[in-house]
Amino acid sequence: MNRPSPLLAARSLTKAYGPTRALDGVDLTVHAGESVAIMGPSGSGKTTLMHVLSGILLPDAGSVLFTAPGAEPTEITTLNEEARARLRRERLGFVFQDGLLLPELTAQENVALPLLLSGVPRPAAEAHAAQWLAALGLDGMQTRRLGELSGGQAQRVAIARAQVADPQVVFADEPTGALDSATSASVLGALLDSTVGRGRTLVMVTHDQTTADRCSRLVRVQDGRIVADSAAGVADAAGAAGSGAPVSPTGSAGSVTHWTEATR
Ligand SMILES: Nc1ncnc2c1ncn2[C@@H]1O[C@H](COP(=O)(O)OP(=O)(O)OP(=O)(O)O)[C@@H](O)[C@H]1O
Repeated sequence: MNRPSPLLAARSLTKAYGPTRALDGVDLTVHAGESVAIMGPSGSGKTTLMHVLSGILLPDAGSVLFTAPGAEPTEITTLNEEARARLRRERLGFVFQDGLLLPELTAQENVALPLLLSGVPRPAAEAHAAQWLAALGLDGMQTRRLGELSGGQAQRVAIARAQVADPQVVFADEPTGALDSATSASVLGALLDSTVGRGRTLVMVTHDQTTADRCSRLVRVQDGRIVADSAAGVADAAGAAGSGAPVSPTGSAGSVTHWTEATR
């Protein structure tokens, strides 16, 4: 049986900042439904890798093929800045450590923003944003601004914003790094449920082993290279051969209907 093409296939990525080789020959294949934790020492190249995978940064050399289910493959590294920005807005989601919510906008306006930027009429965008806020446990908080939300609530708003355009993959950089451990665990649960829990994909940089342990796959980066991959011989071999063992999504199956309804 043929396995679907990998969602992301990065090959021979290199990226240098002056004398610093931030990426030094990285190959990484990510399949739909995976939750991939990227770990490694400070300065090892984790964020650079995530930025190159998502088209925020162009590598010096190498390729990143993005193949959404049912769509033609897109070689991200050949797209111009405008096309990469559109790809990020319409097909990818992002959650950063400090949320990066716009403080002058309400929670609902923050979540609706990606849809408004893509031309969705305001009433539809705001209704959809409200559904996502409710699904993330923030019902009743639509009109709150950043200063009126706890750190965990703000990250849930950021997760809702990342999901609102229904991206195939969400990239998260230390999404719970600024939260205490109990809040971190529940926000991470929401992130996993809303991505892999409904068949989407999560690629997450983290320094926290407990966080990484909840992902289906762990990739370790050191000195700009992948030095360990818990899916080695599975995902990458499958990527090369076009078939292989499926990678089980994490996320609770019981929440799939919940999320599906939230995004309808
Ligand atoms: N814009 C830049 N200009 C110069 N050097 C950079 C730049 N961005 C990253 N670097 C360097 O590239 C290397 C990899 O950086 P990167 O941010 O990818 O590492 P990281 O593993 O995410 O680190 P951390 O865990 O501390 O966030 C580091 O040595 C860093 O100093």
